[in-house]
Amino acid sequence: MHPSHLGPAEPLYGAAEVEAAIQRMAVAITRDLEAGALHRPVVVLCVLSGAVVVVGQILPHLHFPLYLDCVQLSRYGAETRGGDLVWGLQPRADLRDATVLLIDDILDEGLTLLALQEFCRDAGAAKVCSAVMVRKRRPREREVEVDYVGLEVPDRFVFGYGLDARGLGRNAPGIFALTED
Ligand SMILES: O=P(O)(O)OC[C@H]1O[C@H](OP(=O)(O)OP(=O)(O)O)[C@H](O)[C@@H]1O
Ligand code: HPA
Repeated sequence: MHPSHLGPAEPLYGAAEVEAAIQRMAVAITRDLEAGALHRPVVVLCVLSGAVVVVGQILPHLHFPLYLDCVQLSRYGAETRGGDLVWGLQPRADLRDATVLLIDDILDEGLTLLALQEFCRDAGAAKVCSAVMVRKRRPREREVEVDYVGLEVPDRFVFGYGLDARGLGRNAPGIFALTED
């Protein structure tokens, strides 16, 4: 399906490629976290709203005890340029001494993930791991540590698989780049 209501867009990855990348991340995450999770379940934090699709897909492939919680932090809204970070939901889970796995749809400038990693450490997490479905190939002012990356995308505004362009396109069954933003 070409999401023509969003204007001209170029397909970057089809559904099968995205799902295979999510599956590969699940295997690596399970390998790294399953032993520790037998002592204490991992807290998986879904970064709303964009990560709902990747989290929904990855969860059945994570083979260890976990709690699922959500956090909401946004800085794009209806724009294709990031602004100030705006907090929505804070997680309800107790992060003290926990292993936390942050899952987001995209690493772009990296400010969202940096803020969330700091939030988890301030809340007393023992270990903070981060997974993103896609990482944008671009320079960043601050280095961001990310443990698991599904796919790389060019430095263009992308949508699909949870990623939105001005609020639309989260349901597109693949990853597309806007031709003009
Ligand atoms: O690396 P950054 O430049 O900080 O951008 C990445 C963040 O931007 C998007 O969220 P957005 O603010 O659009 O909220 P949404 O998830 O509700 O779409 C995306 O879901 C990431 O959380
Ligand atoms: O390219 C993007 N697409 C959708 N959401 C985003 N949030 C940061 N960058 C992007």
